Amino acid sequence: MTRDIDTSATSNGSAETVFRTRGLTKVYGGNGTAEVRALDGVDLDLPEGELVVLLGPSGSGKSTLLNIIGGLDHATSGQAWFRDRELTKMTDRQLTRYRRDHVGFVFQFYNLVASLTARENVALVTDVAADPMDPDEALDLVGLSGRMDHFPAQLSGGEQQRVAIARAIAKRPGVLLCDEPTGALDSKTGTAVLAALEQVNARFGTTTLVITHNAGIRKMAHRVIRFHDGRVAEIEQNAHRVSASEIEW
Ligand SMILES: Nc1ncnc2c1ncn2[C@@H]1O[C@H](COP(=O)(O)OP(=O)(O)OP(=O)(O)O)[C@@H](O)[C@H]1O
Repeated sequence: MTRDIDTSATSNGSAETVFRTRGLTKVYGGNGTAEVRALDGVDLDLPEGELVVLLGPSGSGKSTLLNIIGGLDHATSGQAWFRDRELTKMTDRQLTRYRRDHVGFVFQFYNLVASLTARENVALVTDVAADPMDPDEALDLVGLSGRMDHFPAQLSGGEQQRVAIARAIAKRPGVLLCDEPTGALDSKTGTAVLAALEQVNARFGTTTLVITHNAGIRKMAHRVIRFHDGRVAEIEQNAHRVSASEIEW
C-alpha cells in the first residue's frame, strides 16, 4: 500500500470529486445532556468511481458521515458537497430529491418486502425512477438470475442482501452507500455480496462507500479511510487491489 499524503488536493467542485467535506461536524446532545461529537471537523475529497472502505472503532463516526453525505441527516456545522452541489445548504425537500436521484443505500438488514418476489422488490424502485435498469438486469448483475421469482424467505441472507443491492443500483445511482453490508453474513455468503458490489463499481463506475468492521475487506478497496473519535485518522490507497473472491474473514 502507498500512503496518500494529501487527499485535499482535488480542486473545489471538480468533476472528479464526488464528495467533498470541509470541517464537517455533527454534535449530538447538549442542553443538559452529555455532548457527543460524532464528527469533529472532517475534511475529505473522494474521487468519482472509487470503491472506498471506511474502517474504525464503534462510535468513531462512520455512519454519521455516511448519513450526512447520503442526505439522511443534517450536519451541525461545516460543509459537504455532492459534485458541485452543497448538501449542507439543502432543505429537507431538496435532500429527498437528491437521495432519490443520486443515492443507493445498502444497510446491514435488507429491508425487503416479505410478500414480494425478488423481482417485485426491485421493481418497487424501478417503477418510480427516471432511467432505471430492468429489474431482471439488476438481479442478473448481482448473480441472482435464477432466483428472481423467489420470496425473501426462500433466499439465504447473502441472497437477500444481493436483492437489496440490485434494488439500490437499479435506479442507476451515482453513488452507492453501504453501511455494514456483510455485517449479518458469514464469510462465504458475504463474499458473494462483496463480489456484487465490486461488479457494480467496475461495470458502471458507481462510487461505492462501504462501512465495515471486517478489516480484510479493505484489500478490495481503491481507498481506505480510518476513523477515530469523529476524525479521519488515516487514508491509504491500495496499489494492488484484491478481488472480492479472494477475501476471507
Ligand atoms: N441519534 C443519536 N443521538 C445521540 N448520539 C448519537 C446518535 N447517533 C450517533 N450517536 C453517537 O455518535 C457517535 C458516532 O456514531 P456513529 O454511528 O457514526 O459511529 P460508527 O463509527 O458508525 O459506529 P458503529 O461502527 O458502531 O456503527 C457515537 O458515539 C454514537 O453513540
